[in-house]
Amino acid sequence: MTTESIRVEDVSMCFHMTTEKISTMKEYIIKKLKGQISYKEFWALRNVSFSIQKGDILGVLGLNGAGKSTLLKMVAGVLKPTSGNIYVNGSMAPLIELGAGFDTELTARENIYLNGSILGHSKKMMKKHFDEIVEFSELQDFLDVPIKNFSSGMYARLGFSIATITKPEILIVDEILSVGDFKFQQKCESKIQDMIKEGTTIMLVTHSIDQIRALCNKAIVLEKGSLIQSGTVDAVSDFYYSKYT
Ligand SMILES: Nc1ncnc2c1ncn2[C@@H]1O[C@H](COP(=O)(O)OP(=O)(O)OP(=O)(O)O)[C@@H](O)[C@H]1O
Repeated sequence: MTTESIRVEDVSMCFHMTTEKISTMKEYIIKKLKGQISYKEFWALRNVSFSIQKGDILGVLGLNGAGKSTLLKMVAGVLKPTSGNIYVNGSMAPLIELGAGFDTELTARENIYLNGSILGHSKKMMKKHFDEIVEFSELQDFLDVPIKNFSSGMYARLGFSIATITKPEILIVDEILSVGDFKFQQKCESKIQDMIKEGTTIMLVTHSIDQIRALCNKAIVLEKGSLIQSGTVDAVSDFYYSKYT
């Protein structure tokens, strides 16, 4: 019997964007107080519905701005849908905006504990996994460097290494496989393959159809916020390839 891991039911997301250019915070506050800011609605997602069974690896395809990251953030609980419902059944590790909680003035060592606590882990737990995080990220020589001096790849390595210390039932992965150098990408991919073998359900956003074909069994396509195709990875990636190339 299959069990549902994630159900997205008629979900829409509306952002309110300012219609004029505001250059400074001061200008924003003055205009806001005077009621001079006008907003325009922008629907990043409209009436999206699908579900994923336990152990499914779902690839999310779509051109820039199609709504992929918005969808992942809603499933991860970072954004609340304007309408519709999302049901998640199982523990989840979101690999989105890696290192979003980092404090750039602090060292890598300090950020490991900081990020761990943001992810809900105790200091004891972080101590236990500290060496594993350092080893996987390969940042041994940079542990006591403030991370403002890190490259974006180093950021992502640290973020990925911290976020994957637990064995989640559901993994949400946004584009992270495209950051870092080729060797690190392969390490991340192999860690994800291990999780797949253990039955983890995965939702994955990447612009690489090859990666989607290699990792996923199912896929969906978003176009301008609407879900226009869903099904097996072969059928959906063929559709995507012929529509957009
Ligand atoms: N906080 C926000 N406020 C206003 N608009 C937003 C916000 N976040 C996203 N958007 C808009 O919603 C749309 C979808 O964005 P999203 O980042 O989900 O697209 P995407 O498919 O992940 O794109 P990409 O492939 O470029 O990463 C875009 O037009 C974007 O400008």
